[in-house]
Amino acid sequence: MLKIDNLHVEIEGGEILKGLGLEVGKGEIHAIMGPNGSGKSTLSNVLMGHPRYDVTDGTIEFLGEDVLELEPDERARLGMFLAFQYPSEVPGVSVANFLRTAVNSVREKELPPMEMYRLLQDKMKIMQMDPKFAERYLNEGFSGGEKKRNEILQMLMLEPKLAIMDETDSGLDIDALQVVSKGVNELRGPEFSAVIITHYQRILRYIEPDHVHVMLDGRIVTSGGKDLALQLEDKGYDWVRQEFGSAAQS
Ligand SMILES: Nc1ncnc2c1ncn2[C@@H]1O[C@H](COP(=O)(O)OP(=O)(O)OP(=O)(O)O)[C@@H](O)[C@H]1O
Repeated sequence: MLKIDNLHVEIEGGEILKGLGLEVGKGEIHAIMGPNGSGKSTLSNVLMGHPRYDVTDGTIEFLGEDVLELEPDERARLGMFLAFQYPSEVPGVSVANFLRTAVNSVREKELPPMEMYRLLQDKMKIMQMDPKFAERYLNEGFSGGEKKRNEILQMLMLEPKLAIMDETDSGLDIDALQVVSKGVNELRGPEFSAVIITHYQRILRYIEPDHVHVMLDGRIVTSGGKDLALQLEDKGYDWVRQEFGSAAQS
């Protein structure tokens, strides 16, 4: 489904990703962990086509298409979705209006208003959100947890084939973490893959990953199963640096 090979990315002349490789199969959930500054957010931003980054080498394929040749909206129409680490506020645009536009922009034919309404009610129920929430302006005055819930609501509405979740779990209380995880698990199935970027093992207790990768200095240096996340939580990153630090720099 997603194939990244030898990805090199620069920002303002400094190289951040230094030959990153990653393959995500259909229906798989991958977690990426790694110390601050290792390049995790850079990876998610590049996947969605953020214009600030220069891809200097390597390839990204999604469903056989060359992602680097596609504009962000074309990537979204192909089924890629990014949950942002810091969602922005959009005063004057209600959640319902935003979602209607987002859903229609990835569909060939507009969804009739009644169906859109039902879909929204349905998904808000899954996310345990008050229906009144849909009338509020996007992210304006939302608490951290509400923003994250809203992102997952958006994901449920769009039904992407691949979700990239950048620290969706940060700042969530236990209840919100469970609701957000429930939303992701709702989509889980043979047609849905996800890349979950996280600092903590706790979200992976609710969304069980098939693969866990460790990123260090712009590369994935080691991969394993869910036990790897437990090991990282237990031992930190020093052992990764000792074992793989030189590989990351070579
Ligand atoms: N606009 C920028 N200008 C210069 N350096 C940048 C810019 N954006 C990111 N970087 C640098 O790129 C490196 C990787 O940043 P990135 O946010 O991808 O890491 P991360 O692994 O997501 O970190 P964290 O876990 O702290 O969120 C950092 O050293 C950061 O300072």
